[in-house]
Amino acid sequence: MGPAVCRAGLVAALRSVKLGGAAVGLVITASHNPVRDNGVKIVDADGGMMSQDWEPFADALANAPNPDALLQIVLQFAKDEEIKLGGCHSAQVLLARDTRPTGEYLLAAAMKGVNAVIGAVAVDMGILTTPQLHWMVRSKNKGLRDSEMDYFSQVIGSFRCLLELVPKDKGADVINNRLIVDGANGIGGLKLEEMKENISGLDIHVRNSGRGEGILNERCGADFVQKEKVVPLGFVPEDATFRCASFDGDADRLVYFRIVSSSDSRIDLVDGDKILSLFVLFIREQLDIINGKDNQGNEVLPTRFGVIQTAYANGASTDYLKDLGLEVVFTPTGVKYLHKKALEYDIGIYFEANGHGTVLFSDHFVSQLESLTSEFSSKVAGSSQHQAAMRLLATSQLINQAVGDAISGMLLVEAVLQYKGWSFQNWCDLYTDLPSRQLKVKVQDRAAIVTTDAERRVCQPSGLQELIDGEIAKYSHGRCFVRPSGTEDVVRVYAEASTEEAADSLAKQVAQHVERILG
Ligand SMILES: CC(=O)N[C@H]1[C@@H](OP(=O)(O)O)O[C@H](CO)[C@@H](O)[C@@H]1O
Ligand SMILES: [Mg+2]
Repeated sequence: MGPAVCRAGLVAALRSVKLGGAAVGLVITASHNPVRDNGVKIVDADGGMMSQDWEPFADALANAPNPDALLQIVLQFAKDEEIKLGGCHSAQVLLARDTRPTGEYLLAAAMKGVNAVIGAVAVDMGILTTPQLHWMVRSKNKGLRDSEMDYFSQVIGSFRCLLELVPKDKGADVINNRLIVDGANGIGGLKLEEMKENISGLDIHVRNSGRGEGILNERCGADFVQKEKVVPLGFVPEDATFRCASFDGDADRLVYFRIVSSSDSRIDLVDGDKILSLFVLFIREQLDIINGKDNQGNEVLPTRFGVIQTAYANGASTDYLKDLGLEVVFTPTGVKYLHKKALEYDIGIYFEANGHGTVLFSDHFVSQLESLTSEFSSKVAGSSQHQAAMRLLATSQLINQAVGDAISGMLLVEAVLQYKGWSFQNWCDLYTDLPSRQLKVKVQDRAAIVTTDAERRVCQPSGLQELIDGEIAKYSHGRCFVRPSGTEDVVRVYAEASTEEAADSLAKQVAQHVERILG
């Protein structure tokens, strides 16, 4: 992996040169995957994932057969992109890694790649969560305070502000402030242990904190909890009935769960779909208060509100959101697609079922909100409209605007539950998920499957979609799709139906079609 990561460092440095020296980020992590793996993520100057326009160049560089070929690819690309080499432009790449044992060596390899570009400076930011590095790159390029301490104070301070804006009549229930967090034996657990003493209003207990003997992502963490739907390692019978959150290995995924009873391993899962629904309810309520929904007056804060899901969103969640009168937009799987679509709105909320997701507020909307809050403060200080505007502002400060962030997402969940005076059960009762099943099928060439309509239908190989439709027609509330994985050499099958048995059978039948046609 060393050479591949070194080349990624080269890409990141050239990206910074192309952007006139704006900071670019690079994280050494393999997210929710086993500890023996590792990987690299490039963070663009806006704090999001690297522009998709540069992916072909990155692919070509990663696959260059030898140094001469690599040099030719770089020189040709620099010419095409009008990137002036030779140090006439500065460049800076902020690097970070998670807790994997291979991280230190790979970060050094990445630095070599960065330093191969004359004028480029590599800055080692240390061991961070992936969202922290995204946040730092975005903050630095926006001229905001961008240190890790600034991250902590912004997140903790805005959470505290939201708690202070909880209406006094909301009686939080007894267990409300105890929260048990599965840190996946990763960086998220370590950072939360650092932060928790300063987080008022919550009694946080971290399991799999990363300080003990546990193995990263091993039968724990958000991906394990969301896919297997059983209690992660590290939890004890006394944790039953309490509200639990689970991070993945680089803390950019968040799900919640509750251990049903101390005597078995079943959990009640609250996945990304339900986190999205909670945030939608809260934000829409604040907008309704600000706009005086009851007095039919002109809206003081007209807002283009976008809700973005993928095909993996449970059908029940999409129906719930549509019943709220919201337009739900679908994109292919992958944060880069959802994030890009969410940027089209004043407020764009996106979550994948597996817990990747965040809430984006456009700069224009935040500036309007700041002016309105100041106007409310002078004219109707303390009014419900003023409080709602302050809640939205604090939310835009708390939720990571660069990428999904398990820590900031968890704190927004906690603030909203306290605002609504809801227990975990109230949240679970928002809607009932349709039973679902995910399978993986190993085939000769997963790329033979070409999908359309945000991966919900197959257009190649011909005949396969008709077979899938034929199986779906056998089940009530049946839905099923197949797609090639972007991170594993498999075809993924997703099925849902009105019963567990039906969902299992639908998934199995369709997987057999895939295996027979492509096996
Ligand atoms: C079903 C599933 O969980 N797919 C994940 C997985 O992508 P695949 O292309 O399905 O391998 O990894 C991606 C990166 O973490 C994440 O965005 C996506 O949601
Ligand atoms: Mg991750």
